[in-house]
Amino acid sequence: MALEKHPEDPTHVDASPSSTTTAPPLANAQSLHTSSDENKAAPSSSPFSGFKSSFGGLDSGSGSGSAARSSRPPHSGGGSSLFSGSYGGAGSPGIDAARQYNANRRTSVSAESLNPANFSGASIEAPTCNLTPEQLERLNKSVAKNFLFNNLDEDSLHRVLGALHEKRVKKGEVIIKQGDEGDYFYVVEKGSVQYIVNDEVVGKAGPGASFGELALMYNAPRAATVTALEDSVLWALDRVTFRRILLDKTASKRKMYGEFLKDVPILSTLDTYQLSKLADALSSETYETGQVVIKEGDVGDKFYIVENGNASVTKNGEGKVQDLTKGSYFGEVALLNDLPRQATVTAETKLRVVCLDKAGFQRLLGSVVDVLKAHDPTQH
Ligand SMILES: Nc1ncnc2c1ncn2[C@@H]1O[C@@H]2COP(=O)(O)O[C@H]2[C@H]1O
Repeated sequence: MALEKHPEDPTHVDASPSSTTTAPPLANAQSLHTSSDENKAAPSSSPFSGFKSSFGGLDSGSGSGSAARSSRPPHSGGGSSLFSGSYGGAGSPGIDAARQYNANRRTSVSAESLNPANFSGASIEAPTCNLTPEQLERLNKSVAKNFLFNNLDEDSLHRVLGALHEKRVKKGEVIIKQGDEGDYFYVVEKGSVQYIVNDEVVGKAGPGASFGELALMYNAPRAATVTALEDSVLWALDRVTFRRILLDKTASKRKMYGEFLKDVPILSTLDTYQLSKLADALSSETYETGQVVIKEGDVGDKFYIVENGNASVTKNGEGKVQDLTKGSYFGEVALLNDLPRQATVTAETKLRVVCLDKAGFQRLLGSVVDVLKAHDPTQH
């Protein structure tokens, strides 16, 4: 059964697309956009170059991350990443845009779940919410763990819960058709879907993944067709609620982290769409000079990339083993091997890092995890 389109026009909501969103990560974004402001938001390439991995890990060798990306053919190796034409740049339209997006797209779920302590049973059953207790329980166990719903204030969360509709789809059913107008944003509770752009399968996603945000964020036609790979349970959020509650946060995170992430060498196998999903799941932390970020022997639950500043890696009995600068990563060993932290990382200057929790690390980094494993210093 097709979902009805929401009667409200999204341009009437408080957040106007040109003021709150950046261009979508599409090579053919120009063809999709009417707002010149959105096109102006296309980032230029960053001069960041060189890469020092932590714990004696990977060294990118020649060139910057973006150079490596643009020389890599679509769908080569662990994933396609042609950044030269992305984010509304001058790339070729049509199938090239599709190829920019992903082989190996990974689903996206944060480890953090909705904290039930913040949402008493009574408040969850607010009058605006038409969900049954059974549906609420399922939501709390699954969909509410989606990073997009984390950190919502209580009121916003209730509005989202009140607006979510359960949608059951059969294997093979078309949930979204490329080129259509956007009506709903979806989160997968159970089952799996595949993404098809110009008749080419570009990715798959399972429980916890979300999709359908691009058309709602940018008032653009659907960028991909999404079909159910098996009988699946989805939750649909209408575009007005999406734009009112989730748009600002999603757009600002993608804008804030997009430029930085595309030049991080270790992420070079991720395509534009995967980087957007990664941005959704990141948070930033800052440390003063001398502060310890992770301590050898501690239990580790986060992966880090240096956004700004310098840090040192030290090991008991060995002293300093590594310097970390912008784009360096650390914290991967504990997540890869379920080991305690193998070294201490200390801020040498004021330090800003982006962090990804363990679930996000496993689900969103995909091909990157293989590279990290190959360079895991504890295995050499
Ligand atoms: N490679 C891709 N290109 C475009 N959209 C994709 C891709 N992979 C997944 N998608 C999702 O498919 C959705 C189709 O509808 P939207 O364009 O609204 O939002 C899109 C994304 O959420």
